[in-house]
Amino acid sequence: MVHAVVLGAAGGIGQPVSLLLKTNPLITKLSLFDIVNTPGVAADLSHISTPAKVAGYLPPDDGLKKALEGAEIVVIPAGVPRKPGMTRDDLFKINAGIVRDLATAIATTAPNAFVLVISNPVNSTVPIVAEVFKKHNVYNPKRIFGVTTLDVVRASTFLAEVNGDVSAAPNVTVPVLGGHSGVTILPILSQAKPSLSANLAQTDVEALTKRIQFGGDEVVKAKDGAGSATLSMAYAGAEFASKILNAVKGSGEEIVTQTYISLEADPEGAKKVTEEIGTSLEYFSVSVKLGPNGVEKILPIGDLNDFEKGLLKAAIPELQDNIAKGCNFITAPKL
Ligand SMILES: NC(=O)c1ccc[n+]([C@@H]2O[C@H](COP(=O)([O-])OP(=O)(O)OC[C@H]3O[C@@H](n4cnc5c(N)ncnc54)[C@H](O)[C@@H]3O)[C@@H](O)[C@H]2O)c1
Ligand SMILES: O=C(O)C[C@H](O)C(=O)O
Repeated sequence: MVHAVVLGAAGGIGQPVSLLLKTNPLITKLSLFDIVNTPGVAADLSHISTPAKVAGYLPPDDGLKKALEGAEIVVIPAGVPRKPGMTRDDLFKINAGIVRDLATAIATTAPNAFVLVISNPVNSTVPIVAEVFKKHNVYNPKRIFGVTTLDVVRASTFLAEVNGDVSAAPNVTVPVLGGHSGVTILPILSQAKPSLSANLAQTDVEALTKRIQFGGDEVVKAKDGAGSATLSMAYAGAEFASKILNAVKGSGEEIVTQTYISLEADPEGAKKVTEEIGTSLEYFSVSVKLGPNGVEKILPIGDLNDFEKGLLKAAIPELQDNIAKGCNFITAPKL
């Protein structure tokens, strides 16, 4: 019996991610909230013959609170997407306030829910959610996640393409660490499984790294003003939600993935990661072992080659700025 909620459920990501959650047999109740169109989306999905009972909510009559009552997992794709020429950080001015208000509603109505933040800029919106939860004294860093699964999905696909066998993509894994914007995205290709072919030239590794880091731009450009990745993001978001739900269920298998979290989620594991980064960062996308309470263990970064050490160094200043901007949005006194 799991109650899942999607906030921003009528949007480009919201609709397909709601569809995929509706097909997850572990979800028995699916509540959809948006500022528009959720009754229609909910009616449509409700005809699908899977267990989840679907309901749509709009802002009037306390719709947000009603959607969130009893929620165990909340997925947030609410907010504006990029247009060509914009950075994810350019979305901060609009999306920061949206995410703050939604986080406030979760903190007051469903404080124990797992919160999966998709809205950009993820490097800043996750700190916003965490600071709101701290303000309401309900903060649990093991249960707040920035969804960076799309970077992981892209890394598998693009590497399989480079290897000349796209059909192998489901069995190709590359840990992607750091953050979720351009140079903060750190694909660790030296840890790919199966390992990179020895025939792959360093220039090819660098081109592949760049393609993973800027995969979002590829879609923004192709959509030509009509938004950013929605369908691949919905797939990635549903995959991540399913990992959380399987970990909660305690399927017995070890569930390891990468996600952007507060390193406070596991102080012991964080010590090692901080040593490896060489600087103290409050938030970082790390490999985690998931368990019934969310983050069970933060895993070490592991060996990096010189090229990857350079990428890590280049990511730190932007990550620090993005994290500070998110935290300050909630904690800095307004004039
Ligand atoms: N984490 C990732 O990897 C990743 C990938 C793709 C997109 N994104 C981000 O996801 C966000 C959504 O993208 P999209 O393409 O679905 O955009 P969209 O414009 O198609 O949909 C956004 C939805 O949010 C709704 N919304 C706006 N304010 C709201 C509020 N206060 N409460 C509830 N709903 C509200 C809108 O009505 C709309 O339906 C963007 O910020 C985008 O950058 C993140
Ligand atoms: O690129 C974007 O703005 C959307 C998303 O973050 C992505 O990686 O596709």
